[in-house]
Amino acid sequence: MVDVTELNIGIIGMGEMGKMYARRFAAGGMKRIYVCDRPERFEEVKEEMSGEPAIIVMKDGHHVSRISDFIIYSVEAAYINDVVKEYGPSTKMNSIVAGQTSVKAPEKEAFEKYLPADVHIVSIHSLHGPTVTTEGQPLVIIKYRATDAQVETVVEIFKSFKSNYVHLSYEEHDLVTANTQAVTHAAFLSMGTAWKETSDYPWETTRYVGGIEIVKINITLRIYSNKWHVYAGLAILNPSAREQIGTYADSSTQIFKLMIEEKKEELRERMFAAREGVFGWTRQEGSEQNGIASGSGSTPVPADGKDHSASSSKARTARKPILLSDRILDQFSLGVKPEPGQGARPNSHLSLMAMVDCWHRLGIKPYDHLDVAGTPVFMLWIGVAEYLFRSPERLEAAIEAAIYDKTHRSDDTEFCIAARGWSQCVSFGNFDLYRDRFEQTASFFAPRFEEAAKVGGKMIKTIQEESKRTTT
Ligand SMILES: NC(=O)C1=CN([C@@H]2O[C@H](COP(=O)(O)OP(=O)(O)OC[C@H]3O[C@@H](n4cnc5c(N)ncnc54)[C@H](OP(=O)(O)O)[C@@H]3O)[C@@H](O)[C@H]2O)C=CC1
Ligand SMILES: O=C(O)C(=O)Cc1ccc(O)cc1
Repeated sequence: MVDVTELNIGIIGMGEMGKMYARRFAAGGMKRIYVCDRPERFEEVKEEMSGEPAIIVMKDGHHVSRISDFIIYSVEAAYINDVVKEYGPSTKMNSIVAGQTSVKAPEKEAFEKYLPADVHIVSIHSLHGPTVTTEGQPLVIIKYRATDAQVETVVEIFKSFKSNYVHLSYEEHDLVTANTQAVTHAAFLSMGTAWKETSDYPWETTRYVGGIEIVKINITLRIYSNKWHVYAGLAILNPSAREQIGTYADSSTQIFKLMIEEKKEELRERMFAAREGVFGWTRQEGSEQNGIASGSGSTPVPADGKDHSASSSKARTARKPILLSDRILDQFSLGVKPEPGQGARPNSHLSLMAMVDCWHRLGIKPYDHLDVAGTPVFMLWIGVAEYLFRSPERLEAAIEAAIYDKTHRSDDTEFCIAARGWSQCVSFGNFDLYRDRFEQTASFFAPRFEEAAKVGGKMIKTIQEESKRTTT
């Protein structure tokens, strides 16, 4: 095995992920990490990295490409074609090239088109944001134009990250991440837009905000505090994602119509069918008394007849439920929790009902993806969906609230409009429109980002630890 610390590592794109990677490689003992951003940012990046002797800032991607044995493109997905076109021909002979892009179809095409035939391709994708520790998080490794030994070299280069390596093909990657990320982000983006349109910070206008709400709010803020292009890229450029975001908007509006038409039995039927299809729990299973034993269940037939699961056997792990407890969720609630029967109003939870309904219609088995491509956001989202659906009593209370309690109707109306709006924006494929929608909402929440990041970090840690405890 080669001594990877002697290899020259290259990073093109010193944004949030590029910087995090460079520092992580340096901390892991890599001796030389050659990096660059756009040429006009040369001095700025040099200044920023001045205290890091192993990180050598270059003028541009030609300089990085010529000297590096392993090169990572860490730029916006929408620019990958242009950036590889420009620097790809300068790639050092026999080196290995990777991309960090969240959607792989455009990256694969650019590598095929512009990389010389004498370089190898082993791509990567860390399934977490730049502020989350790499330890224990999934790191996708894609063997494309490479030998097994070259894949092993890449794994060795990343050893110090202590991530969980997940080997997928380019195509499996895009299918899995559409299932896990794109539709999940659509839900949170829609919640954010709805709250912005009602001009409310929801956690400041109600006397008591429960654990599920806090998870929703916090993840929404986490997403809006990130770069808009990360979400635009993986939604707009991944064809499976577009379709799924459309299904989510359909589920939201169809459920909302059942609510306002007061079709309670139809809504119940639909929700319990989705519960059984997604979680595998029959109607008898899952009351707090009966308990829940396992997340595996019958495979539902997808609404569109397509198989949305990745074909890799690794994507089919049987997984137990996350089992968030009241004790865990209550740690994150705000205000004083009313005693039972003392004014705690159940929420209609339209966003969660629509999510489980959408997974059911698409035949997505979220647990199957959790170990493979479970980002922290996805894990929390399944966790709260499971919490609501696991107990028939809680689900019944949400259905009752959805049909008869008008308190949440105005929020739910805004939510439906937002979900449809995001879906249309993605289907138009318009990056400028996406940016506009994203940044308008982001600026509404910006004053609360710092505080949310603190609570969010703690929340992710606690819930991941709890999940590990209950599933091992
Ligand atoms: N943020 C996240 O949570 C995650 C992001 N990713 C993916 O990683 C990639 C990078 O994301 P992230 O770091 O967050 O985004 P950033 O916008 O922070 O970083 C991208 C950087 O690349 C620079 N860049 C653009 N063109 C060039 C060029 N020709 N030469 C050199 N540098 C260039 C950008 O400059 P400029 O701003 O001027 O365009 C920017 O500084 C994306 O593909 C994203 O999808 C993957 C996992 C998680
Ligand atoms: O966990 C999430 O879904 C995030 O929002 C962070 C994120 C964004 C983009 C990626 O490619 C991977 C992770």
